Amino acid sequence: MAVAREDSRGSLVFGAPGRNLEEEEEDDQAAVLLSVLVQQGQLGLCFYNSENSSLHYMVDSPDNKELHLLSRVIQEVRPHLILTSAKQERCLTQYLQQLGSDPHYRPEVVTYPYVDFGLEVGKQRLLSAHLPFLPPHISERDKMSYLSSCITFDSPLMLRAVGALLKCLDRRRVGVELEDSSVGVPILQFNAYTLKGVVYIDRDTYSVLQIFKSDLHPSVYKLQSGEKEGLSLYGILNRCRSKFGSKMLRQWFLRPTQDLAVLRRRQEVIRFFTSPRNSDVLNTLQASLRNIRNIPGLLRRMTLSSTKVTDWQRLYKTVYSAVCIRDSVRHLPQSIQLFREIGEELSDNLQNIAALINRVVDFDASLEENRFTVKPNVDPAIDEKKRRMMGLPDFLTDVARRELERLDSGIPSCCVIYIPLIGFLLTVPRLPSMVEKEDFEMEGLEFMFLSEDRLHYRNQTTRELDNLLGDLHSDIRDMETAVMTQLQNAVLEWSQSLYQVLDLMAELDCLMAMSSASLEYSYTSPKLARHRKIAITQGRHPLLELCSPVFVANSFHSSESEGRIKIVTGPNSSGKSIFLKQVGLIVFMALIGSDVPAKEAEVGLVDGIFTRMQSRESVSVGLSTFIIDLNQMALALNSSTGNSLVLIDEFGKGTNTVDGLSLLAASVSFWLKKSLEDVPHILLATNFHSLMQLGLLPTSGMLSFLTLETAVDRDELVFLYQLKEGICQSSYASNIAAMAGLPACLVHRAVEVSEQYRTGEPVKRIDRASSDEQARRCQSVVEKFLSLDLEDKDVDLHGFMKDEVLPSAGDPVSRS
Ligand SMILES: Nc1ncnc2c1ncn2[C@@H]1O[C@H](COP(=O)(O)OP(=O)(O)OP(=O)(O)O)[C@@H](O)[C@H]1O
Repeated sequence: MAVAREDSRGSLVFGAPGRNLEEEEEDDQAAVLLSVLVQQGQLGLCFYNSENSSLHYMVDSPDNKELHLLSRVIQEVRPHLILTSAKQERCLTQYLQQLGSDPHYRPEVVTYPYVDFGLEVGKQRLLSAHLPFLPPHISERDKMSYLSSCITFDSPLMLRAVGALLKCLDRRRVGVELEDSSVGVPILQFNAYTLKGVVYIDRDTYSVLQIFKSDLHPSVYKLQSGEKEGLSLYGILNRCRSKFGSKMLRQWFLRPTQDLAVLRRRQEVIRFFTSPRNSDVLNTLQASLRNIRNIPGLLRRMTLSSTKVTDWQRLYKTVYSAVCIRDSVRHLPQSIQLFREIGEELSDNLQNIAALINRVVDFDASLEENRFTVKPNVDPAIDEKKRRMMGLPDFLTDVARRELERLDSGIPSCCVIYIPLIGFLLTVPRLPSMVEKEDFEMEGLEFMFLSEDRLHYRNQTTRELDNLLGDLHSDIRDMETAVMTQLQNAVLEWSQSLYQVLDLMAELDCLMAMSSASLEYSYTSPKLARHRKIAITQGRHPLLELCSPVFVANSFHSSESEGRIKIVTGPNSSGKSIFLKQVGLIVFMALIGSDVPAKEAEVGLVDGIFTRMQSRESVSVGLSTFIIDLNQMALALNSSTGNSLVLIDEFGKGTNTVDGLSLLAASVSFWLKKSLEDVPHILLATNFHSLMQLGLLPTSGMLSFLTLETAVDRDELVFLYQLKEGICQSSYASNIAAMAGLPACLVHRAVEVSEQYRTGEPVKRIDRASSDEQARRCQSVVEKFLSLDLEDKDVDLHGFMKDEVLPSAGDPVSRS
C-alpha cells in the first residue's frame, strides 16, 4: 500500500486515492463507506450506502487475529472508503495494508483521530443525524427512544464507529453534494447486518466454481452498470425482472445459509411455481414485477429537492403494481409463508399512497410543463389563480384594445403580455422612423426594452394589473411546490410500507427467477436437513451440461457409513475436476434455496465450502503458484470442521514429485487422525497414483476410492466420464498426449523411458544409433589421414585438421 498522506481536512489517508465520490454520484453509482474499530478481539462496524441512504450496523462480534469476519464483510460489501481510528490495533493496520496489495480492489482508507470514535460523541451524532422519516419537531427524548428501536445501543464499538462515520458523511456531503449546506446527509433506514449462519465460502471458491464470472467483484451494493456476467451460476439463475431482485439474488449467492427455516421458506415458493399448473401465475406476476421501480432511489430523491415528474409517475406505477400483485397473491395458497406475508403485510397504506398521488398529481399537465402540477380541487387557492390565468388572454386583449385607442394614431397595434417574474407589459411594433433610443419614448409610457423588433413599456395600467393579478405564474409555481413538499412528506412517512414492498417483491422476483431456471433445466428440489450427510443421485454440472452435447451424470454419497474422504483418480481429462466442481455447485445451490441439477439430492447443511483447485493468477497476487496452493490448503486444514465440504484438486503438483506426494499424503493422514465427527466431507482428485501404489495412506473405513471410467478402442482412449469405485491403474498419459497432437516419435520415446524407469532398468540413451554413425565417420577420418603423404611439403595438414577432425572447433593447431 502506498504511503499515508494528509487530506484537506487533516486526516491521514492511505493508499490509492480510490474513486471520487462526486464522480460516482454523477455516474449514479452508490458510495459505500465503512467505519470499523477492532479492540481486544472484538470487531465493531457499520456502513452507509448512499444508494438507498441506509445505515447498516453489525453488533460487536468476536473476530480472530486475521480478521476473517471483517474480511468477509469487506468481501461482501466492497466499501469505497474504509474509515478507522488513527489509534488502532496492529492486526487492523496489517490487514488494511494487505488489502492495499489487491490489484482488483483498492478502497480509500481514511483515519480520524481517536476522539472522533468516542462513545458519547457517537450517540450525540446519531441524535443530530438527519432522519427525514421522523416528524421535524420531535423532542430529543422521543428521538432517543425511537432510535433505540432502530439500532442497538449495547454494542459500544459499533456505536463509536457510527459516530465517526456520521462525521465523515457530513464532511464529504455524501449524496447531497449539490444541495444547500443546510441539507444534511439523510438516513432513511437502519438495517442490522449479520453474517450468522452464513456458509463460509472464500473468493477463490466463488471463482473456481464459476459462481460469479465478471472482472469486477460481485458486490451486493455495487452492481456496475455495463458489467457483464459471463457463463456463471449466477448468470444462468438470474432471471429476475427487477434490478432490486437481481441485487437480492446476488446477496443470497454471497450468503448461502444454514438457516433451515429460510431455506424451506424459499423452497416452498419454488415448488409452487415449478408445478406445471402454475406457469400462468408465474408469467403474470413476472410481467407485473417489471413495473416496480427503484424505491430507495425514489425515496432518496424525495428527501432532496430533486424529485422529477417521472419520479412521481414511477412511484405511482410501483405502488399501483404492488397493490395488483398483492391482490393476485391473495388468491394463491396462503399456507405458503411468502404469499401470506405479501397478502397481509403490503398494507392499505399502499392504496393510500396510490390514491393520494392520483388525486394530487396532474400527470398530463406535469409532463407538458415539465414540472410538478396539481390537479383541480386539491387547493382552492391554486384553482382560483389558475382560473384567473386561464381568463387572462381575453382580458388582456380587451385592455390592449383600450390602450391602443389612447396611444398615438401612428401605432398600428398593441398587446398586453405577461412575463413571469417581470409582470405585465405593453408591447407595440417598432416603426421604421424609430431609430435612436429617444425615438422610443412615448408619453405616459415607461420604456423597458426592445426585443424582436417590438418595444416593451410599463404604464399605469400594467402596474395596476401587476397589483391586481400579482405574479400569477410564480405564485402558482410556489403553491404547487408547497403541495409537492407536503406530498413528499406524506410519502416519506409511509416509507416503511414502501421498503416492505421492496423486500417482499425482491424475494418474490428471486424465487420466480430460480423457479424459471429450475423448470428450464429440469432441476429437482433437494431434501435439506441438519445431518452430516450428502447424497446426490445422478448429479450434473449446471454449467457444463449447457455446453456439452452429452453429459454423463454421476452420484456422490458421503456419510459416516459411506466414508467421508473420497479419493478420485483417473487419467487426465477424464472428468475429475468437473465432478468435484459439480458436487460443490450442487451443495452451494441447495444452500441458497435453489433446486439442483440431480435426479435426487439430500444435503446436510454444511458450514463452509473449502477448495484447493486451480490457482489464482499468481502475477497479480505476487505469490508463487505453489504458495497460493499451500495457503488454500492451510485454510482448508485449519478452518474446516466436521460439517464442511472440502474439494481438493491436484494438490502438491507444484513442487518436486516426492515432496508434493508427501505433503498430500500427510494432509489426508491429518484428517484421518481426527475423530469421526471432526472429519469434513472431502473429495480429493489426484494424478499421484503412487499415493495408493506405495501405500502411503493408512487403512481407514473413512477412506474410499473412486475412479472415472475410460476404455481403449484400437489404441485410442475413450472417456466414459462414468464414476465407479476403485483406483485408476494407468494415467494413459501417452494416449492423451497423442490425442493432443504431440509428434508420434516423441510419444513413443516417452513410453520407452517411462517403461524403463518403472521397471528399474537403466534408461538407454537416445543417441545410440548415431554412435554407429560416429564410428563410421571416425573410420573415414582415419582412412583419409593414412592416405596423406606426410613427407610431401604441400600437404595441408592444418586444413585437414580443420575440415575433417574438428570441423567446428576453430583453429586446432593453435588450441593444441
Ligand atoms: N460428466 C461428464 N460428461 C461429459 N463430459 C465431461 C464430463 N466430465 C468431464 N467432461 C469433459 O471432459 C473435460 C475434462 O474434464 P476435467 O477437466 O474434469 O478432467 P480432469 O480429469 O480433471 O483432467 P486433469 O487431470 O487433466 O485436470 C471437460 O472439459 C468436459 O468437456
